[in-house]
Amino acid sequence: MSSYAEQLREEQQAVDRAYGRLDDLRAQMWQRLDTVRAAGSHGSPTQRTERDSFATMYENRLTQLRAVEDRLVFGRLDASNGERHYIGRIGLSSEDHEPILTDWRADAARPFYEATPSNHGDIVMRRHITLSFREVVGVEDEVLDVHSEQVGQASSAGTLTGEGALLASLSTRRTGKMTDIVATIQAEQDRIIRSDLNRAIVVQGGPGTGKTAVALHRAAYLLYTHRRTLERSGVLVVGPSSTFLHYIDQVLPSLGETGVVSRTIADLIPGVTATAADSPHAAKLKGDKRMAHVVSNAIAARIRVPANLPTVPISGIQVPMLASDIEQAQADAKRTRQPHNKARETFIRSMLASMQMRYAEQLDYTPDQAELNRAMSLLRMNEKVRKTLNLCWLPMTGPWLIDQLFARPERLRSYAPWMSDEDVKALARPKGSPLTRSDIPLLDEAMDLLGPDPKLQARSSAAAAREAAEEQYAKDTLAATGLGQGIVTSQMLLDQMNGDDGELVAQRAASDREWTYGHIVVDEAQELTAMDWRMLIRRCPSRSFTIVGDVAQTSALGGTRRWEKMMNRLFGETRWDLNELTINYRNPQEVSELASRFAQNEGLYISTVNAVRRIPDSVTHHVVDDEDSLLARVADEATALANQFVSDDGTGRIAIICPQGLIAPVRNAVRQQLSATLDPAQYQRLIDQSEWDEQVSVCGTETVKGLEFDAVVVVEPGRISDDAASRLVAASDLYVAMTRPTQRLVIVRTKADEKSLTI
Ligand SMILES: Nc1ncnc2c1ncn2[C@@H]1O[C@H](COP(=O)(O)OP(=O)(O)OP(=O)(O)O)[C@@H](O)[C@H]1O
Repeated sequence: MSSYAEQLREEQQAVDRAYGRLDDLRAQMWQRLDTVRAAGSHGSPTQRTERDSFATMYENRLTQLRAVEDRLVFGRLDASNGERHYIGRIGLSSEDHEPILTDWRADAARPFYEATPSNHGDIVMRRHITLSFREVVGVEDEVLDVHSEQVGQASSAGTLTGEGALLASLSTRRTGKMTDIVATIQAEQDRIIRSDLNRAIVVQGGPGTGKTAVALHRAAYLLYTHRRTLERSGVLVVGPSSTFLHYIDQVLPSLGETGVVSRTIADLIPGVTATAADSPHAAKLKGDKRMAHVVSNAIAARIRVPANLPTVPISGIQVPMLASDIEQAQADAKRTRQPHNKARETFIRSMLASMQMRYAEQLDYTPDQAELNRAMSLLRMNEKVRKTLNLCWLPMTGPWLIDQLFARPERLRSYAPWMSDEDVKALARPKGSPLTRSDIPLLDEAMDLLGPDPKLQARSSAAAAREAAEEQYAKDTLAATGLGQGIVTSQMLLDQMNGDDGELVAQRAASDREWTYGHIVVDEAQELTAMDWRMLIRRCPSRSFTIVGDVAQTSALGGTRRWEKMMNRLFGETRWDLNELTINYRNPQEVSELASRFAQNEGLYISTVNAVRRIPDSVTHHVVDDEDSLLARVADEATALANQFVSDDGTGRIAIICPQGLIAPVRNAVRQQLSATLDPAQYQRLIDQSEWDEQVSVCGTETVKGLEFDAVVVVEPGRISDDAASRLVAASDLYVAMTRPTQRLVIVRTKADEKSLTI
């Protein structure tokens, strides 16, 4: 019987083989890259283009090979016939095509995540391998076939256990960056990750059930399985805040996927930034689906027949602008069903033709074409005609329209008859005000209905002409090199010339408002309003979505509290699936139970969750007399937690979550206490950390959504609740705050606060 040490040695050989192959592939790529680079700028343009395209390809492959270094191998599957498959981040095979490592996303790797003792096919044992750098430091076996001889072997080698790898990964210190869970994906998560590309998948789950993790692994899985489709169209990940996007930005690269665009709703339109915030009531109104009509009404109002129509002299003839001609030209333009600015071209053409006719019919002879053309250009250049045509059909840009919409309350009222006086008042603002997050979907709607800004359009036609010339050049290149025989298409070569691999597709997608993605992942999806959804559907007409969220954590008044209603409307009753995650991997059971009880008492619909770990004494309550003692107590607790969890190596995170009005005084008190107890260099290091990377963070509830910390202090929960827009939102906010810690939850409040809210 082999001992545990022998098992480690045996696995070390397999792991060395995989890393050895990885090193070889990297060296090979370097060599190829050096060879193409060494040729420099010599040779014909064709040769240079070809070299550039290969260099880009090698560089990207190298980036991918570098990204998978950490925990390259993490599992082994043993089949009943004695065959073994190692599971890892990417697939590797030897030079003579012998498999070394199976990609975790391949079908052959499925049993690693899904096999159970009652349903294991021909797999008898699953082994988890733990690495520290390239060294094997642990193995752990799960026997799936209890009758197989591996049971005896595993138990005598001391490798037989159940969930050690999972529990070990859950107890590690937080680093401020989410890590992948590829080694420990659980069966209920795996089923979601591998589900069909062509349907919308909604994943509902309580806090810490791995919704974000599942959504990101699904993106990686889809990119692997449908690489050809998705590499061209790209994948978009939408998250609630830039802090959150920062938190998750390492996950996909560590899975070997770098070409994914991640954005918040606020920065989804290239070149537009929303810097202001709306009141919760205003945000709810702006998210209402009826706002789509408000925007289209605002545009339609700029198509009209002015009361005073001029008559203009053209070569001595008085040419009238007739209401009936205007109506006819407007009808012609509307029939084209083109966006407003584009249809305007038809309107102008049709109107000028009518006026030309009004000119001709007053002559007592038949004018020749030259005269008609001259009359037409005089009409076109006439200032009065130009002004009146603009009044009849105004060219507009999206930002201008949105600015006008809220700067003219009386007009807004007429476009939105469903709004009350208070509603209109809540939305009114001075002309030139900065855009808010909730303006963005309205702006997108407007830009879509208006079509391109005529001035910008002229610039982009020049770019299109350039692109066409490049494509021709790529075709010529292929013809010249004879490369086209089924190996490289002209589009592929063009893509290489333009750098159209995943990463560069992502850059292009991110800078193009009209880009349509092959798949969209939406996290914290419960916060999205009907108008937000319209904006996303526009970007993915195939409606291939992964939507994850928790309807008990909804803060936005216009967000979702029931998936059915919103999803049926978006996808149709039969085109989306609801999946539920039920195991809480983040919180200790004591924290999870306290938060769930509170949420239930407050009337939130919460998913049933079971926490995987118990940590006795993970929850503590402290009640103090007044605000002075509150600050002192919070500072003491925060300092004690910082000493326990925060390390100089950058690991360990704690959050002190406060009502808005207490953020500044609490931050001061905590900093004073930290500076008094830590050594100066240590203190300075913490103070210098950027906002999204702070190891000790003092903040409100809105910034912690989706994040996690080793320990959390919740300060004056009753007052946090008072800050919220409604009782239900207050409960959701506190539920979010209480469910952020992986190890400890401390609640500090005054006696008065305790009376106002029961936890
Ligand atoms: N199978 C797993 N193996 C290891 N860790 C896991 C697994 N599933 C989830 N986790 C960990 O649990 C924590 C919570 O996961 P995640 O943030 O995805 O949850 P969530 O459902 O999105 O939570 P919330 O709704 O609170 O934002 C993360 O640290 C994640 O890495």
